[in-house]
Amino acid sequence: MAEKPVARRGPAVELANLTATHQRHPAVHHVSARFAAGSLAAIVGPNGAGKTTLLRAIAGLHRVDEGRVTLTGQKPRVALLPQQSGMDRAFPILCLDVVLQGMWSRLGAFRGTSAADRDRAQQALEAVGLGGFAKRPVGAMSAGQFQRLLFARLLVQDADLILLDEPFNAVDARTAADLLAVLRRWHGEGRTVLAVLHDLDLVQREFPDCLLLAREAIACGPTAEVLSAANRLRARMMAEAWDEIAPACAA
Ligand SMILES: Nc1ncnc2c1ncn2[C@@H]1O[C@H](COP(=O)(O)OP(=O)(O)OP(=O)(O)O)[C@@H](O)[C@H]1O
Repeated sequence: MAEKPVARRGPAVELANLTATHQRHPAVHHVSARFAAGSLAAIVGPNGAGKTTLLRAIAGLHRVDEGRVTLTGQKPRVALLPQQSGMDRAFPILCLDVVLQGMWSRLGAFRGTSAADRDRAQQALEAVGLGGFAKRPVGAMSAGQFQRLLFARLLVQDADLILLDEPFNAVDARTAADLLAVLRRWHGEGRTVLAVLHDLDLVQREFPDCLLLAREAIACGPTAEVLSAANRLRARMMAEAWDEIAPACAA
């Protein structure tokens, strides 16, 4: 994969023989793959293929049982957009405060926010088409608006590696196009962007690189090669044949 000649670079992501389990059953099994610095890459595969588990392992949020994840560069900042279905939107918090949360890891949780921080958060809201939403409680947003809000929070996180779990789920075509433009912008800035996706047409159109997963890595590299008919068939057959309750390293 060619690395992009831009000033700012996200890290390369290297997965070496990575195994991650849930209750001792492998969800990701001996996966080795590499994403170049500044990649815009999709992670695809059937339901239950281990995509979310892998993304969380890369983010350092899921324990790695075997093998390792290596991010190149000096302490790259990492941000994860989780799946919407895993989120509680009943929490009483205003949109601007959700965006400001994205700055906590850099500013420290106990430092008050400055006018400049709030301006930046407001600019991020405007960048995702939510300029008038600063004082709205998150419980009063549609699913698509909420996804835009989470993108605004990612914008202020200013991460080098951005991990997105099904970022266009439950959003309409207009919102998906707007959020895709944000991804393209991150890619143009040289950040590394990895997104779990199910829409293979979108992946083939917009994502130069791809990892096809079926618990194990079927293929990783240029999208057109990875998503060949033969690889897709292999992924489907592996997913169907997988023993859900196999112990780690039995397969
Ligand atoms: N919290 C959990 N406890 C036990 N098993 C889990 C848990 N989360 C996921 N799994 C199992 O791990 C495997 C991989 O799940 P994962 O969510 O990573 O797959 P996925 O590829 O993201 O699936 P989908 O496309 O359906 O979102 C599945 O067999 C799933 O049942």
